[in-house]
Amino acid sequence: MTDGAFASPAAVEDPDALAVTEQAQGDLAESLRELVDACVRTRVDDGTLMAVAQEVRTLTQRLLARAQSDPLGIEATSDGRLRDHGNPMVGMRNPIAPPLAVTGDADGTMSASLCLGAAYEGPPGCVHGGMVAAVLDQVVGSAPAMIGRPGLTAYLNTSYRRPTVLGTEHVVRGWIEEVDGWKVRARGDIRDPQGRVTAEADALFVVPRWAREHLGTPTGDAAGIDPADTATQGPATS
Ligand SMILES: CCCCC/C=C\C/C=C\C/C=C\C/C=C\CCCC(=O)SCCNC(=O)CCNC(=O)[C@H](O)C(C)(C)COP(=O)(O)OP(=O)(O)OC[C@H]1O[C@@H](n2cnc3c(N)ncnc32)[C@H](O)[C@@H]1OP(=O)(O)O
Repeated sequence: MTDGAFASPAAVEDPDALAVTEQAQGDLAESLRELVDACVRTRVDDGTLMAVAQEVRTLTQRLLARAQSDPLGIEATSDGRLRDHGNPMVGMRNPIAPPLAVTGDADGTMSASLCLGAAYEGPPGCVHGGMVAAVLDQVVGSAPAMIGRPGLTAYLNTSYRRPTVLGTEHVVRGWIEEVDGWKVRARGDIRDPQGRVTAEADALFVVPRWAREHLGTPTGDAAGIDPADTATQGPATS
């Protein structure tokens, strides 16, 4: 199993020290996820709300004492892989990311479990449709990345079949339908605990021209998957 992250071209200077930092960064983000959830659901009195807001602003200033002005982009992590820690779906450092833990099977099918809380509500009790599409974008888009073609989404056609219910464990999957050079058509779905599809997507990912020379010949990456083996196979049945 792999998450399909690319190997870093440069060695990480001190992986052990970086692992400690990553642990602290991840823990901070996790504590903020809890704060966001509490912020949405709390029913404490006005005075407490005002006091907490003041405390949170003080904490924000502590973090901004040393902060970069640019977004994070892609960084090498302690395991020697490139990851986007600011990503709002999978970013370990991003409190608005669930975060999704996407893994790939030997056949190139990507999957993640999904259970979202009150901060992601759209229709009462259900996940917001924009969030559903974003989750599919990420999981389906990781299938092309897995075969060495980390493309940008050219289109993502999402069909909502049933409400995706908050607080319920769903399975998200993505797989490749067709590879055409630097263009990859991929599909995916979200299923509820009964195995019913709540949403599905058909998408095209294109490695932009400016990125092609950096990526070299498009060949399989982490899992050594040959695109010819994954195209039009569909997902593994489980
Ligand atoms: C880029 C990566 C760099 C390295 C990254 C390294 C590590 C990353 C690691 C892991 C990544 C892991 C997972 C990814 C997971 C999730 C994905 C989330 C992705 C996003 O959240 S992403 C944000 C939203 N996304 C955009 O922001 C795209 C804006 N857009 C553009 O940037 C350009 O528009 C682009 C790049 C799409 C193409 O531009 P371009 O200049 O490179 O190439 P061009 O226009 O010539 O198109 C080439 C061929 O694609 C066909 N084509 C293009 N668009 C089409 C369409 N809509 N329908 C049908 N066919 C289409 C053409 O018809 C032509 O086909 P043909 O070659 O056959 O003539």
